[in-house]
Amino acid sequence: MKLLAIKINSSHEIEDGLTYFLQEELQAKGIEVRKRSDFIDQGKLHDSTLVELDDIEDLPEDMELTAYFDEDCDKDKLIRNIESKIYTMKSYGLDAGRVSISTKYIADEDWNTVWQQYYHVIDFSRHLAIVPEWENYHPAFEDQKLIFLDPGLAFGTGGHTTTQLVLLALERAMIKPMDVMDIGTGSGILAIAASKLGAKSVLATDISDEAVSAAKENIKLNGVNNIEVHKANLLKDTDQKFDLILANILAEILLDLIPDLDSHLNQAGQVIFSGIDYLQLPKIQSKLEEYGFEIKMKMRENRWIGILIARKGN
Ligand SMILES: C[S@@+](CC[C@H](N)C(=O)[O-])C[C@H]1O[C@@H](n2cnc3c(N)ncnc32)[C@H](O)[C@@H]1O
Repeated sequence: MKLLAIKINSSHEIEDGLTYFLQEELQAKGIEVRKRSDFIDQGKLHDSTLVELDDIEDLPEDMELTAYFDEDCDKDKLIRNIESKIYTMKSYGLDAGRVSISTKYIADEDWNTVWQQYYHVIDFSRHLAIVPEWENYHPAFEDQKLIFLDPGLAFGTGGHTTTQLVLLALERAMIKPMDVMDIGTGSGILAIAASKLGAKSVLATDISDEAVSAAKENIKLNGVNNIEVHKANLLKDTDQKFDLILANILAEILLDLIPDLDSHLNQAGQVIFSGIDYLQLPKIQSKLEEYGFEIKMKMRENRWIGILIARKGN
C-alpha cells in the first residue's frame, strides 16, 4: 500500500487555514510542516552552534507543508481543491507567497516513520499533556493528566490551535463533575480530556465513520470508561441534556448547531465553540444572541477564535 504525498510550498501566513482545510475538508491522513522560521528559532536557541541556514538541506523558502492521502484518491481533484482554497485565502487578503505544489507516491512504511518523527509530546498545561502512544513521558507534576493518542487516525492530534483553545476553555469550565457532549470528536481528544479532567459522563459524536472508530481506539488506549461514542449529526440524534457542550467545527456548521443548544443544556449549562476564523465571529455572535446566549470568554490565537458561551444572565 502506498500513500500520495502532496507537497505545498507557500507562505506561513496560510498555514492554519490550509492545515484545517486539508484535514477537515479533504480528509488528509496526516500533515507535516517545515518552516524556515523554525530553523531560525532553533539557531537562536543554540547560538553556540554556528550553522549557516543555506547549508541546511532542502530549507524551505518560507513554509513547506506535506499532506498525505490514500493512493487511490483523485490526485488532480485534490490539487484543484487546494489551489482554489489558496486562491480564496488570498482573496481574504492573506499573503500566500510563492506557491508551488508537487506530488509523489511513498511506501506506507515510510509514512509511519515520517509520521512518528513529527509528533511529539505536547506538554500543554499544568493539568494536561498529549502523548503519542509510542513516546515515553514523565510529567513534572504527578497529577498532570496524560492523553495518549494515535494521532494518525483522525483530526485531533492536539497540535492544532483550534483544539488547544477548547482545551483551555475546558480547564476553565470544568469546575465540578459534569455531563459533557463532544460534537465532532475526531480522534476523541477532547472527550478524553474531559473525562480525565473529571467529567461524570461524556457523549462523543462524529459524522464520519473513520472518526468514530479512531475515537473508540484512542479511548481504549486511555483506559477511560465513561465515554460513549456514536455516529451522529450535531445534536439531531439525542434528546439528552448536558452541563457542557464542546464543538470544534467550521463556523458554517456551528451556525446550524446554535438553534438546538438551548434544549440540550441543563440549568447553568455552558458551551465551548472553536474553529471560528475571526472574520466569522460576528455571524456566530449575532446568532447566539438571537437564541438567548452570550459569550462569557473569548480567546484568540492567530486567526482562530475559541469562545465560552452561556445563557444570557447566567
Ligand atoms: C476540526 S475536527 C475536531 C476534532 C477534535 N474534536 C479536535 O478538537 O481536535 C471537526 C470534526 O467534526 C466532524 N464533523 C463535521 N461535521 C459534523 C456534523 N455535522 N456532526 C458531527 N460531526 C461533524 C468532522 O468529521 C471532524 O472529525
